[in-house]
Amino acid sequence: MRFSANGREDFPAVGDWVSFIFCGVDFAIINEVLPRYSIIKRKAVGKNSEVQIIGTNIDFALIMQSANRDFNINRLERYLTLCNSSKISPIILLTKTDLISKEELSVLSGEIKQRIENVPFIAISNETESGYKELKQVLKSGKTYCMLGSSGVGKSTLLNHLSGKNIMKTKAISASSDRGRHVSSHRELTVLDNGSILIDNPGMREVGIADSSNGLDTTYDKIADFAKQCRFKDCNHDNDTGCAVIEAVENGEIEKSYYQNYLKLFKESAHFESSVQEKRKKDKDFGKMLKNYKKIQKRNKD
Ligand SMILES: Nc1nc2c(ncn2[C@@H]2O[C@H](COP(=O)(O)OP(=O)(O)OP(=O)(O)O)[C@@H](O)[C@H]2O)c(=O)[nH]1
Ligand SMILES: [Zn+2]
Repeated sequence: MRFSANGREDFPAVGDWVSFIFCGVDFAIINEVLPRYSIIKRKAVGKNSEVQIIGTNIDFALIMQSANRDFNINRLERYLTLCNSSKISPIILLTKTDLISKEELSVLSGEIKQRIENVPFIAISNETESGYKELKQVLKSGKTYCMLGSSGVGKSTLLNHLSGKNIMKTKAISASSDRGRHVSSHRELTVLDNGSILIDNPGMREVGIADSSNGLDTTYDKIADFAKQCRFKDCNHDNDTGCAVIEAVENGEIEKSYYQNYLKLFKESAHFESSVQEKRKKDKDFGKMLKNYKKIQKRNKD
């Protein structure tokens, strides 16, 4: 497998089913990764044309943001786009609701529901376990759920509570920064008593969009709808004439910040795709150069 792999994506990732041979008590060799029905990935941090697999064979993503300080609707749309590009159903979890007032909670919930329609949304607290009943009804036997979110939003605590075990160590958050120390640096897959499978992920600082044009159309379905009426088929909706999207923003049918976040993610996705193409071309050129070099070498020998 090592010799035939074309890149990181060909190696096993969390969520994979594999076949392997036992070679001893604590040694086995994986010789095949079975076909994946879904892959959730992001742009690899610091690398322009590479992706990092977050998990495979996932049915649902629990996108978690804490209600006190982490909450950010633009980032929520980033996560949604990652899910929508890989046909993973998103569920939004607003966590730590014990730290805000009822009024604040209803403002946040309203904001989310108004901007993101058609995505289930549950508000929970690991402290009081409010919202747990609703969440447990969502977790179905045989389905795989992957928790996504920044460090310190309560992923490991939730996993510990739902499994009734202390699987993931959590560490007290420093009061001054309100950030969870980076505790879960590895991924963990747990089968809950009801038969659902939960994957904990290390907190993410960057949620870079890779090749996600399909995902963007689902996340921003309102924009995709208006785009059908743009004068030009390849309209980029940034300053083109006859753009129905810009018109909708101007007359208030599309929220401005929604549109701006769309443009930002769209450009990111386009940039990723052009980096990939550039890299491919470079690799090809390099291949050609090698071939030439070998030819010359051979000629010199003859
Ligand atoms: N007040 C309050 N604190 C919580 C809640 N959930 C988790 N915490 C605390 O927040 C801190 C971070 O929680 P973790 O569960 O470790 O967060 P995480 O998302 O797993 O963080 P990483 O492992 O860094 O990705 C811990 O001190 C928890 O006790 C909650 O619902 N309310
Ligand atoms: Zn347009």
